[in-house]
Amino acid sequence: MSPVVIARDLRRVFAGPDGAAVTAVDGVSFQLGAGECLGLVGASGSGKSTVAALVMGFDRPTAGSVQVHGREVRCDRGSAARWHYRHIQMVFQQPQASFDPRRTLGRGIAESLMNAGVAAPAARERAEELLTRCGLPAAFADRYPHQVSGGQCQRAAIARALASEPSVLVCDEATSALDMTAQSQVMELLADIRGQRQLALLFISHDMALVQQMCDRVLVMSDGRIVEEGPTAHVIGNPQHPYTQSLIDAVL
Ligand SMILES: Nc1ncnc2c1ncn2[C@@H]1O[C@H](COP(=O)(O)OP(=O)(O)OP(=O)(O)O)[C@@H](O)[C@H]1O
Repeated sequence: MSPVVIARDLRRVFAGPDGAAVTAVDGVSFQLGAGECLGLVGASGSGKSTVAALVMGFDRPTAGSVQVHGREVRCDRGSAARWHYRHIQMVFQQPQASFDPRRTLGRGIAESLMNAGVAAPAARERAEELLTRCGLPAAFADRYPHQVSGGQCQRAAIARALASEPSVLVCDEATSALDMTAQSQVMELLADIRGQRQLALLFISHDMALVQQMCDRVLVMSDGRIVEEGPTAHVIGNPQHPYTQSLIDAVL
């Protein structure tokens, strides 16, 4: 299985509020294969979202590189960015905040298709299909983000992320703002999509129980570094690092 994402020796240093350097990510390397679900776990501030931003090309690494389908991710605009976002999409923690409150969900989804050159009527039709595929009635295309529940809005966000038929989906705490029922429905949806489309998932979470349910392999981050990695069952069954043990104790 050839990797769709290769991260090599990523490092990201920020200037902190007092001017001191903050090393958010330090020497992080991993590969993600087609159809694989890779968990990225760690406590708040361990560097997970920074890794996501580097993989998505929202931010530039201080050192190291990310490749998606063999092309180096550069934090830029234009045709390289269009190519990149056809292949990789992201689902965020707060679904309502990820949609423009003045636009309907259907318009939000259709817009990402229109940006890729699809004509408006076809984009609208496709938006309805995508909503249906994500378990929502097509009529939800006419609703605004505040007119749906958090779980429904997250399904719409997943529908939008799937519009370009990406091969990689980065989910950053995609279920942690949802209640238990909505959380399990969204997890089920992600698992279904992954099975249907050989979608690779980078599944970021602080919740080891969700990672156990969802991921083939897991990377454990602490203070910007990967402190443990391996097949999920193996890491959970035989944690080598005290930090991993504490994550497991907290939730399992
Ligand atoms: N733009 C920034 N400027 C300065 N420091 C930053 C910036 N972004 C992140 N950091 C710092 O980098 C470290 C890693 O942050 P990051 O958001 O990646 O962690 P995280 O594991 O995703 O946390 P959480 O689970 O709370 O989202 C933290 O110490 C954070 O304060």
